[in-house]
Amino acid sequence: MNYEVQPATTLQGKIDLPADKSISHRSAMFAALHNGRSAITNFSEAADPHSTLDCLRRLGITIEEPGDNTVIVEGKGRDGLQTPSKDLDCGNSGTTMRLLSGIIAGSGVSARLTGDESLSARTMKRIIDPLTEMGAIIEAREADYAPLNINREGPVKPLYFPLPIASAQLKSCVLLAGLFGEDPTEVIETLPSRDHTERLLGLSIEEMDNKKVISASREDVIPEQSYRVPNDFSAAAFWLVAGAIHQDAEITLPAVGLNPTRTGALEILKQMDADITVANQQREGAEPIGDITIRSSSLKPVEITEEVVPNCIDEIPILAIAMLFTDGVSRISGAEELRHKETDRLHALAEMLEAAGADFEEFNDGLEIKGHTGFTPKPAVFDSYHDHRIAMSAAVLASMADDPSEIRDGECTAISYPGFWDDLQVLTN
Ligand SMILES: O=C(O)C1=C[C@@H](OP(=O)(O)O)[C@@H](O)[C@H](O)C1
Ligand SMILES: C=C(OP(=O)(O)O)C(=O)O
Repeated sequence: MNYEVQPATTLQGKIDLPADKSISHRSAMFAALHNGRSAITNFSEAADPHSTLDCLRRLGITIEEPGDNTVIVEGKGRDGLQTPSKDLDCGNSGTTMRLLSGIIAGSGVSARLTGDESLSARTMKRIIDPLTEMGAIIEAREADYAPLNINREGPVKPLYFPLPIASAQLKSCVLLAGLFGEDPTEVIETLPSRDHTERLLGLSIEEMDNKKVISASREDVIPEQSYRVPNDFSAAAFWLVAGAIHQDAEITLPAVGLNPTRTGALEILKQMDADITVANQQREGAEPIGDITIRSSSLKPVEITEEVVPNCIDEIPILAIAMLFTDGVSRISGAEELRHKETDRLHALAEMLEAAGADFEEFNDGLEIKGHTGFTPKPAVFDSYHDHRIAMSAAVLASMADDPSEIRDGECTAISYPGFWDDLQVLTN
């Protein structure tokens, strides 16, 4: 369905963001592996974490949803998973497929993991290779894509694994399989990516020469996962940019996750001179949170380079929109990984910028964007490519036009942010 976006004159208000998607997935998976009950509050209502809940139920885990976004998981310990009688449908969620593959491979249950058209086109070789070294037997379409048939013979072999790409999904997948091995599996990280898995499981981390060695084995006790999930910084990013680029804006976002491995976009927006304040900083379980307020800003151009990309990987599309409204040239490089998300996000962005009449150049690993503070995007029918982050970035861009635009297949925002269109309405009224 197409969603209409009206030009916005003011953006004012307080938004209760959806719960963090990455932490919601992990809370449920780790609760299933814990021996006993966990009560997770503020669990995400979005589609992706619900794909994780459905898969865990098929693995024999009892999960109740008594309301008010509380999820009660009856964990059966790491040896309690049952071989599912049906496919594990991961829907649109790369995190579900990649993390669950680690758990399945480690636990030794046999399962077939499937996904929607977008997920079935995303590479799984990055997880198939290390899991195979650890003793899993994985059949995949063209040896790379879902459906994945996962089995294991013999014990889990420990792995010493320097990460070939800065991916939290790959890191987590290998560590989760490692949790089932007698001897420790070690993952070596040089460029930091989100560290929710390590935090929520309390894994041992050794820091040496700008590297982290994270280990996991059967010795690690899997803790209860009873906590409130922070609100999603990745959802906050859309309003941080919208607030910064609009002339009459003040938006407050309470209790947002502020894990430093996730908030690269906050630092980048500060470098761009965005008027951002963070208050009430505190901890929610293993994670830091705080209230963020953004006001209309005069933004400066910025460069995003490879080292910071993992800490703002999902926010790059919306940061590209911010770059349009600065006087000068901004550059995103080292972001080739965006071509392997729900869609090729660099290509989708290039199409969006073209439709809006922007001045830019596309590279294999990024974009160069020539902005100016008076930029007014052309109204257009923007294609979402069925990708939630592309749809929401296009909506923020379209809100700066002088006439209404449309976002094609805008319902895909429900993958991470089901209330997005309502919140846009609330802010502009
Ligand atoms: O671990 C996670 O929860 C995620 C890691 C990132 O993917 P990669 O690790 O593949 O970069 C990110 O893009 C995704 O939205 C969620
Ligand atoms: C890439 C994303 O998620 P996933 O990899 O879990 O599909 C995302 O949410 O932007």
